[in-house]
Amino acid sequence: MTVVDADVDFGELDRQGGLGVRCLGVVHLYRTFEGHDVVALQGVDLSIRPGERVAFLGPSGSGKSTLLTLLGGIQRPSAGRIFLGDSEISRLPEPELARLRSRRVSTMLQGATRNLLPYATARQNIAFARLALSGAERKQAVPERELLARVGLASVADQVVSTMSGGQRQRLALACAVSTGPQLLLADEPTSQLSHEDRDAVISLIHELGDELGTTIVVVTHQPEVAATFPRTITMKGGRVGLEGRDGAEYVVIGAEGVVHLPTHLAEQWPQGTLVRIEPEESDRLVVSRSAEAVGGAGEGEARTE
Ligand SMILES: Nc1ncnc2c1ncn2[C@@H]1O[C@H](COP(=O)(O)OP(=O)(O)OP(=O)(O)O)[C@@H](O)[C@H]1O
Repeated sequence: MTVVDADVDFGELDRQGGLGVRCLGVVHLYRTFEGHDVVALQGVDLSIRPGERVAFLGPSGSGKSTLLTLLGGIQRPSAGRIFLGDSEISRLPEPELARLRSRRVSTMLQGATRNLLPYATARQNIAFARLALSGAERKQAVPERELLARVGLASVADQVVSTMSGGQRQRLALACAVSTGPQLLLADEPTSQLSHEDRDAVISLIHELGDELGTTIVVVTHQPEVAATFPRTITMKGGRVGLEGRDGAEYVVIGAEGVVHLPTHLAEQWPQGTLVRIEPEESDRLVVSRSAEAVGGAGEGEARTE
């Protein structure tokens, strides 16, 4: 099934463009039923500019979904600070946080049904997503049927969610998330259950939201084809920002207090505890040398950074 039925703009909602995001030393722990603590994030420092589009990548368990829910104000971090624009959401009182969540930030959780009312129709779900908008804002917003047509759901507008296919639910969840014209869209694997054709159309819709409203967009994905449409990628590794990609080139990020993750292939050769010396060579290069002891007295190994 093809998704694109018609070009649609996102209405006349009076928004101020995208929200910037800043994380300072964000740590998040989960307490399991057995009483153990699981460290999901261990010191995330990150800035995303207003209107920027970013894909979060990384292996399963690296903390992508946790970070997304913290940015969306769904969970509060165990430690550290998170700013959306000028608001420090990690300290915002609950009523203000709820207002921010319902009007300025849309979070699409992993698994479409977690974002939808299963016994309501597609149109009712969109109306529900817009409940926090003012009457005037609702009038200005793109009509429900038009938005549903945009994600290929015009024919099931009055169908109950529980009778829809996985792909239809996924597209409806996206329609609900964009229906309020958010300043920040956070989407956890929005294309995971879609055909290639539908995946491409859904990603186009997400980028159109950015083009038309200047929305800041953060998408978690395991799909390289989806990541390739984003000018910036952030690869999470062990609860921290590991690598950053800009326009296809990958960079290791220097974290707080000068901490640097080695690229995976080097980390295997240079294991934890290896003694190294780091020295500047010219203004934009560092030379990392293994100690003679670390290479068994066979001379010094070397890695260069530029
Ligand atoms: N509710 C929870 N209770 C306990 N531990 C949790 C909970 N949610 C996540 N975790 C743990 O936190 C860590 C980070 O999980 P998270 O889901 O954020 O990673 P992820 O990179 O999004 O993984 P995936 O790609 O599989 O979704 C993992 O070790 C995970 O097992």
